[in-house]
Amino acid sequence: MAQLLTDDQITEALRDLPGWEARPGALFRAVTAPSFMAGIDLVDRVAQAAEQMNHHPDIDIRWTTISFSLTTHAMGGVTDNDVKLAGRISALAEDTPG
Ligand SMILES: C[C@H](O)[C@H](O)[C@H]1CNC2=NC(N)=NC(=O)C2=N1
Repeated sequence: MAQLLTDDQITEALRDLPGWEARPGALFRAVTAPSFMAGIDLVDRVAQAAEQMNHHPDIDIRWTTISFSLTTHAMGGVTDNDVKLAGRISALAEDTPG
């Protein structure tokens, strides 16, 4: 089981995760999609990646704003699994169709 990251480790990880921010016990990013359906497509692709990783985001969908909150529920905070998932989400967000 991945161990909880310290605040310094989280700060360091965020250097490579533009758009992401530390929230209490979580990593957070809001993505603006070009359309509602493009946002839903992003959610679908993130869901597939989460299943592959067996690590799942909390997702909030508000029209074209898709917000992702990442925490390791089993550990009650941020672990390396959240950092890895954040990187996958950022890569998928870059591919969001126009
Ligand atoms: C049994 C299953 O492997 C666990 O419940 C996984 C599923 N996805 C998960 N996702 C997240 N974000 N945190 C977890 O602790 C977690 N645990």
